[in-house]
Formats: sequence, C-alpha cells, structure tokens
Amino acid sequence: MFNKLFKKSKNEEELTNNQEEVITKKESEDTNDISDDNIEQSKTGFFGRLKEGLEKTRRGISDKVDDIIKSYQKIDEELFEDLEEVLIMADVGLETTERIIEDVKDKVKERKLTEASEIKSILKEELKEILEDVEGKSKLNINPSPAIILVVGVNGVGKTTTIGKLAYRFREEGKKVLLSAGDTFRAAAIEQLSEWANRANVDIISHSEGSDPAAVIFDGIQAAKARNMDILICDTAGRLHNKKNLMNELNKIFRIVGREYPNATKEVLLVVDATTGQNAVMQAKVFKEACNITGIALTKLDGTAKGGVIFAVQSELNVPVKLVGVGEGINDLQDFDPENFVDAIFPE
Ligand SMILES: Nc1nc2c(ncn2[C@@H]2O[C@H](COP(=O)(O)OP(=O)(O)OP(=O)(O)O)[C@@H](O)[C@H]2O)c(=O)[nH]1
Repeated sequence: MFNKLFKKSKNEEELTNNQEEVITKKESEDTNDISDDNIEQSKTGFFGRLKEGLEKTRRGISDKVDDIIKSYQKIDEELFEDLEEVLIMADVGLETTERIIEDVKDKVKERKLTEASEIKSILKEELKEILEDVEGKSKLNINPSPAIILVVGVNGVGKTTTIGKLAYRFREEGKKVLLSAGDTFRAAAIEQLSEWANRANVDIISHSEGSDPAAVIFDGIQAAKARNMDILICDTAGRLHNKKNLMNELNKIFRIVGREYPNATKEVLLVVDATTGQNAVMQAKVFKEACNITGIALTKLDGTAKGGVIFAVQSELNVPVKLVGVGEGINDLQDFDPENFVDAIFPE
C-alpha cells in the first residue's frame, strides 16, 4: 500500500521528509449509504430537500413574519420594530438587519404601500437582492480543468463532509477527482477523509499524522498532474489559534499551489457552520483577512433556526456563498441559489 510515486527534487524532498505517502485505491462499488441517498433524493428533489433542510429557519422567520402581519392591519413604525426583532433572532445580524429594514422602508414609501399584508413580498424581494448582490457570483471556480479546490475552515464545521460530498458529485458528473488530506493535525481527520474517498469512489493522497500539510498538498498536486485529474480537492488543518499562525500555515500551502500548479483554476472555499450563528461571520472575517477566500460553503443549515446567518455572511463579507449543506447524506450539498433559498424560507 505504501508507494513512492514520484522522483523528488531536493526542495521537494525536504517537504516530504520522513513522511510516508499513502495512496489508497478505492473499490469500485458504491456503498449502500449512497444508494439510499439516491433513492431519498429522487423522492424529494433538490428544492424539496432544501425546503426540508430550512424548516427550522422557515419557522423562525417566515412564520413569525406571518404572525406580525396578522397582528397589524396597517404598516407602521412598530411593525418595522417587530420585523427587526425577528431578523435579529434568526441571526441575520444587526448591521444586515438594519440595512434590510431601511431598504424595506424605502420600498414601502416609494410604492406608497399601507397594508401590512404587502410587507412579506417586499421583504422577500429585499432578501433576494441581498443574496444576489455579491461580486463573483455563486459558481465554483472549477473551469477550465485542471482545477484545485483548497478547503479551509476551523475543526468541526463540516470540512471533511463537504469535501466528500463534492468529490461524489464531481465523480458522478464524470470528472476525475483526487483528494489530498492536508489536515494532518489529527489522525482521525485523515481517516475520516479516507472514508469519504471510499464512499465517493475516488483516490486520496495522505501522509501520516503530524506531517507537514504543505507536503501533502505538494504530493497531491504531483499526483493530480501525473494522472491528469480534472479536480484536486485539498483538506487543510483547521486550527484557529491566532491569525498570524493561520496565515503562516495557509500561505505556505498557497505558495506551493502557486508554484507547482500555476495553470490550475483555483477555488479557496471557506466552510462555516450555520449552527454557530454570528460566530460563523466572525470566523469568515478572520479567514478573509488571512487568505483570499473565493467562496463560502455554509453547512448544517438543516440543524438550525439560525439560517438567517447567510444574509450576514453574504452582505458583511462580500464573498459569495457557493454551497449550502442541508444534511449529513452524500447528496445533501447543494449549489447555492439565492432565489430558491429565499423561496424555501418563504413558501407561497
Ligand atoms: N446536519 C448536518 N450535519 C453536517 C453537515 N455537514 C457536516 N455535518 C456533520 O458535522 C460533523 C462534523 O463534520 P466534519 O466534516 O467532520 O467536520 P470537519 O470540519 O472536517 O471537522 P474536523 O474533522 O474536526 O476537522 C459530522 O458529524 C458531519 O456529519 C450538514 O450540512 N448538515
């Protein structure tokens, strides 16, 4: 199982010094989990799954907005205050909530609206605008191939799961996918990623626990080039002890990628956990200062009423949310679509 795949230069040798490279070849059959997921997926469809996943957030926002509308006949200042409270409770964040309320007030004034029942469609329109109002838009940067996706984020947010789900999806689309286990801090992280590689039926490059993450990424790149891979997805260590260390760790990886894979299309995907609410926004700010994030994956939206955090993430960071996680299954990662997202929170 232990193969030395490539001849290395002196510099490269330093990176992989004393580390074993483990290349794991996957069995070709899919697991039962995957076929169960497929059956489940075809039953509910993507929008149905999104709606299901956003159930708690819907109850926290849409149902409460309905209650407000019922208790006010006419639009007045108090109605706006109640609306503001609902958004803050749903973790939309103070700054973003204020922006939304001001814009809704402007629209109400411009259109000379007076009935409380007219507020919901204005709010919906405003929320869609906030989610669409971001540079770079929501498509993952993976074209043209070869592409490399560096996945960053603190421990426990769902990085490994997101990589596994992505790998499965790309492979289903007929792409050649390779994983690189750059979170070498914990042996469990490497094992977990290997399990996901198995489920997704893709290969993985990993070293032993405690080895240099940049070395694993280096070997991943060499393997991706040698095997003509379309997409290399790299896990990275998720320690957020302080910004300087984080920057050092990530910068080393970015230097390797820049030097060894200059022509690859690059995506730096930050994974944040929706259940942590405003904490997710704080983490995103730290990572944005530490490296050039090109997209965000917001996970665990199904487990929380704090789904409103997506509005804060998008409007305060100006980095597009590209993926949303709505469950633990292999199919529960969706491309983020602002229109569908708001429609799922405010069903007709
Ligand atoms: N409900 C739900 N759970 C999720 C989602 N994404 C990930 N999880 C779960 O969150 C837990 C942590 O996910 P991991 O992928 O291990 O997180 P990580 O960031 O790689 O964490 P470390 O392995 O500690 O670095 C696991 O139990 C996942 O199944 C999601 O979208 N919804």
